[in-house]
Parts: sequence; structure tokens; C-alpha cells
Amino acid sequence: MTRVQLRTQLRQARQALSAEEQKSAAQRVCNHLLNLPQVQSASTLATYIASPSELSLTPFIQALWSQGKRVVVPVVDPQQAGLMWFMPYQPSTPLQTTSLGIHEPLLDTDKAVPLAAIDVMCTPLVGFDQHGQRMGMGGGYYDRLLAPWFAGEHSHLLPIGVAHDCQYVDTLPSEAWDIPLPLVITPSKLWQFS
Ligand SMILES: Nc1nc2c(c(=O)[nH]1)N(C=O)[C@@H](CNc1ccc(C(=O)N[C@@H](CCC(=O)O)C(=O)O)cc1)CN2
Ligand SMILES: Nc1ncnc2c1ncn2[C@@H]1O[C@H](COP(=O)(O)OP(=O)(O)OP(=O)(O)O)[C@@H](O)[C@H]1O
Repeated sequence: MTRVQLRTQLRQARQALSAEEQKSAAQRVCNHLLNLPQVQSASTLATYIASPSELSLTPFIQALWSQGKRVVVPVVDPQQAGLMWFMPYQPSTPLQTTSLGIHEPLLDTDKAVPLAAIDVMCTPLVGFDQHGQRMGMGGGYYDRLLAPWFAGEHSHLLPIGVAHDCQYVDTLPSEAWDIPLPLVITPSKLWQFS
């Protein structure tokens, strides 16, 4: 199966989940995340605003807000292809909807939060495998962003893949630029990769 076919198949598996399954998955992943020592000690956490079939981080984000932590979410740069920023996200933050149906805050690069200030980064994904390799929506945004981290910079940063159980496959076709994740959390399991 090609990368494109696999992406389509995994997205369909995710779309087949019922609203109830989505809700319980979001709650279980939220509980796993809140129990992680690295999350408990984090001050700034990058999350994402889920599209309808993605695993929702809403319960997690609300818990972080109530704990007074700083939450930031990705905003794609409309001018520079492949570049993504992280903007502060609060209950009052106005959102816009991109052409792909993703909700994001307005981009204001002066107020963007640098990678160096982010302690935990929850990444959306379409698929992940036994080695922690991830497949995203195909933009390469997280691969580009995490390349310096993989090379040893920002070693305080913990990237965490967040997914439904049905997004696991034994082996993903990997490309030279793919950055493997150290940890993936699904409703039923914490997957640790060394
Ligand atoms: N909820 C959520 N927010 C997110 C992501 C995500 O996966 N989920 N992203 C995760 O990265 C970033 C946005 N990802 C994007 C990925 C692809 C394209 C895009 O333009 N895709 C083209 C085709 C690309 C290709 O196939 O080569 C398109 O669909 O027309 C845009 C944004 C940031 N925010
Ligand atoms: N570090 C990088 N530098 C330059 N280009 C990159 C880098 N990483 C990925 N790309 C480009 O991004 C494109 C998409 O990559 P890929 O299909 O692996 O994205 P993805 O992991 O599914 O998406 P995302 O990371 O946004 O969730 C590829 O065509 C690749 O050339």
C-alpha cells in the first residue's frame, strides 16, 4: 500500500468512530496525559484544536486552563510554505477556520511562542507504528518543526503523539525526514519508544 492509500485508510478508520467512542477516547487520553509527571511539571503545553474525527483534546485543554497553565496551538503560516507557529490559546481567543477546516487563532508572529518555551507538545497524527514513526496529514509541518529537537536541540521538550487505538499499524513506510516520537498515548495504552 502506498503512503497516500494508507493515509486514506487510516483517516476512514478514524471517521468510522461513533460520537460516544470519540467522547470516551478524549476523556481517557486526557486522564493519561494529566497523570504524566512531565505534564504535571510543564508550564507551557502545545496542543491542537481537533477536527471532527481527530482525537479531541478539549477535556485536556480545559483541565490545563483550570490549572493556570499556558496552552498554545499551531497556526500555519499563510506566507511561508511548510512553516507553522504556536499561538497562545485561551477561552476568549477568537478562532478562524482554514480552507482544510482546521480552527486556529489569528497569526500574530510577535505573540507567537517559540519552541524553546514549550515543555510538552501533543501532536495530532493519522497513523503511528511500533517504532513511534508518525504519519500526519501530509504537510510535513511537525517533521520540519521537530527536526531540531531530534538533532538534540530543545532537549527539555517532550513531544507526545495523541491518537485513537485504530490509528496503529505495525510498520509505516518511513521517509528520511520522518521524526519518530518518544511517546504515543491512545485511549487504551501508553506507547513508549526508546
Ligand atoms: N487539528 C489539527 N491542527 C493542525 C494539524 C493537524 O493535523 N490537525 N496540522 C498538522 O500538521 C497542521 C496543519 N496541517 C496541514 C496539513 C496539510 C495541509 C495542506 O495544505 N495539505 C494539502 C495537500 C498536501 C499534500 O498532500 O501534499 C491539501 O490537503 O490540499 C495544510 C495543513 C497544524 N494544525
Ligand atoms: N525537515 C524537513 N525539511 C524539508 N521538508 C520536509 C521536512 N520534513 C518533511 N518535509 C516535506 O514535507 C512533505 C510532507 O511530509 P509527510 O508526508 O511526512 O508529512 P506528515 O508527517 O504526514 O505531515 P505533518 O507532519 O504535517 O503532520 C514531504 O513532501 C517532505 O518533503
